[in-house]
Amino acid sequence: MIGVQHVWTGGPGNEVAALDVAGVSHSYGSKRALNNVSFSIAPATFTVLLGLNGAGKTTLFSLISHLYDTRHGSIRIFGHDIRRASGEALRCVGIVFQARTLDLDLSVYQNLSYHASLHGIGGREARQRIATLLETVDMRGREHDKARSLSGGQMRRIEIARALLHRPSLLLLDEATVGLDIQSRAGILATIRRLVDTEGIGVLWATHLIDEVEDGDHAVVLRQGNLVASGTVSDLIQASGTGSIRDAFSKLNRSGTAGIAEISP
Ligand SMILES: Nc1ncnc2c1ncn2[C@@H]1O[C@H](COP(=O)(O)OP(=O)(O)OP(=O)(O)O)[C@@H](O)[C@H]1O
Repeated sequence: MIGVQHVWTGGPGNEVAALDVAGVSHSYGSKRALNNVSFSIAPATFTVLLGLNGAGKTTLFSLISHLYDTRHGSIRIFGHDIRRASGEALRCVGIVFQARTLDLDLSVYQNLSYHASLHGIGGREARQRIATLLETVDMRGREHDKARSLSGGQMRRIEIARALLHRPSLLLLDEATVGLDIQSRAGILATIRRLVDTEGIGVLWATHLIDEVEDGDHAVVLRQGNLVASGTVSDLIQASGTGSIRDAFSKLNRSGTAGIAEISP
């Protein structure tokens, strides 16, 4: 573990953490995917969850989103325990999964309004939210397009709009830019960073792409299921004795630069 352990203990008003992961472990049979992982993230911050393939990022997302039961350790979202108060916890969070999940035979609007109704949002309220969110993700005017006709980047944008429909305070994105071209990646990342600044939404952005990290970000670094660093990016760089987050990440993974991707395939 690098010498920066960022444990967020509350802001000026002593607000509760957006996400608090405490002593979480998870195994698939005899395969340990997460090993006693603990970190917290503050509201309205952009936190990068960095890890190479197999580090445990998707497993952690599956636990936070309650797809898997948290048997070892605890996860709290704005103070709500994901096991004991899953409804309250999940109401605070929006999730964009790595795998594409739009219904390709439905229009953009139908995909969004169906999801709105699952959250009990209907009628004019749903129409207004959908219109606003399509603006937010730069997809205004595309409501009647079939999901099937959209590019990969455009589908991602609709998934982001969908994840925001119920106005969550925390947004989780699992490798949201995988497979997209450089321009689409940059655009989506800029949209998400804007949400932090303008809407005060906390973001946990899982990636293995080191060029998506900025100096002002917070970072949580996983390696083979273990938390190896957590803190601000500048603190991690300093504590690693290197000059960049790329070198710090390489050092944390003890594998040179091999495996650290800069550009999507
Ligand atoms: N359903 C499963 N059954 C068995 N092992 C699994 C399963 N899902 C994940 N694993 C293993 O758990 C470990 C963590 O996998 P996980 O998918 O969480 O990592 P990741 O950081 O999201 O990787 P990637 O970037 O490749 O998606 C890996 O060793 C993986 O092989």
